Amino acid sequence: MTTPMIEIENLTKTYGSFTALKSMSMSIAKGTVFGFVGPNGAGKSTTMSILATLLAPTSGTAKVGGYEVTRHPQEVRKLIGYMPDFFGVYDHFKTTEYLHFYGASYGIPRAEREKMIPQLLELVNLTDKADFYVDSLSRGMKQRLCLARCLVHDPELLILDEPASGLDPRARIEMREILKELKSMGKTIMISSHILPELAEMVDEIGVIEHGELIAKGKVQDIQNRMRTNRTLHIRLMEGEKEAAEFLRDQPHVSMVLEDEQGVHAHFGGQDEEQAELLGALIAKGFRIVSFSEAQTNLEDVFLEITKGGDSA
Ligand SMILES: Nc1ncnc2c1ncn2[C@@H]1O[C@H](COP(=O)(O)OP(=O)(O)OP(=O)(O)O)[C@@H](O)[C@H]1O
Repeated sequence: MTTPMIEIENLTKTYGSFTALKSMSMSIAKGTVFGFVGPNGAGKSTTMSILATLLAPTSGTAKVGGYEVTRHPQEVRKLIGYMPDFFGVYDHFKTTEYLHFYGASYGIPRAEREKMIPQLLELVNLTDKADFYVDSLSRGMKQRLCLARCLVHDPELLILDEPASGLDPRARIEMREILKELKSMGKTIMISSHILPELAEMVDEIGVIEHGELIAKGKVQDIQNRMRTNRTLHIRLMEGEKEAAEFLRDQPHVSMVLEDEQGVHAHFGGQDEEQAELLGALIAKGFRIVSFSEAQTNLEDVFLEITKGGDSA
């Protein structure tokens, strides 16, 4: 079995009497793009700072590439590129100088940096800003520069704490495109956000954290399926809508049945398996079904439902 990129076991972090992480365990396989989602104060930054070797856990273990973060911080730092949620850039540098500075601090020889920095700038769409002072860049450009900075030592794992926060929709899309490219380069990416839909289309897996506990983890679709306790079903029939509505009212997990010119609409609290059974029951009863569909659940709704809304702080 290959070593997971990230392995966290019973990780706990307390700040004074406040417990920010409560015995959290999870692992993330190499090559995965993992979305870490949770409301403000849930413990995302705390977890990421521990993984980035910047914060000591109170108890439990966190490993990156098989190295325990507290025992082998130097090895871990070689493997990761970390983008914190708040960062400063040295304004008196020009963009290229800034990346040289970071490259040099990782011991990368100048000749190598000369070759790599233009490639990095191209990746983050800052080629035309190579000779601009950092303080003249927009917020979105600074975020992208910070991402380039995380990449100077070609890390295997990127830990990105809300990289799209404060960006306008266009800048968010640009950031998403860059992350897709990094994914295609085979990087493992852990990216946090309190906005699930923003991550959903680019991540392989999500973990939902609330009050320092991981309350769900898996493929976006699976989490959606598991968490949807109230789907709305739309059923179109050749005829017999009224009878179908009556039949549905007596079925398990069905609440609130309405009929209109588009067909029958029913609230359904079961899972996929029970939904399949419901369709089977309708057909077995002789109803001629034209279509049986499920209203798209908004990811935002799913997130609010599983985290019950509100800050964890
Ligand atoms: N240095 C600290 N001292 C005391 N409490 C802290 C400290 N850092 C974080 N906390 C608390 O720990 C909890 C988790 O914070 P954390 O920053 O990890 O949350 P988060 O999920 O990253 O939130 P956000 O989405 O707002 O960035 C919060 O209640 C926060 O107030």
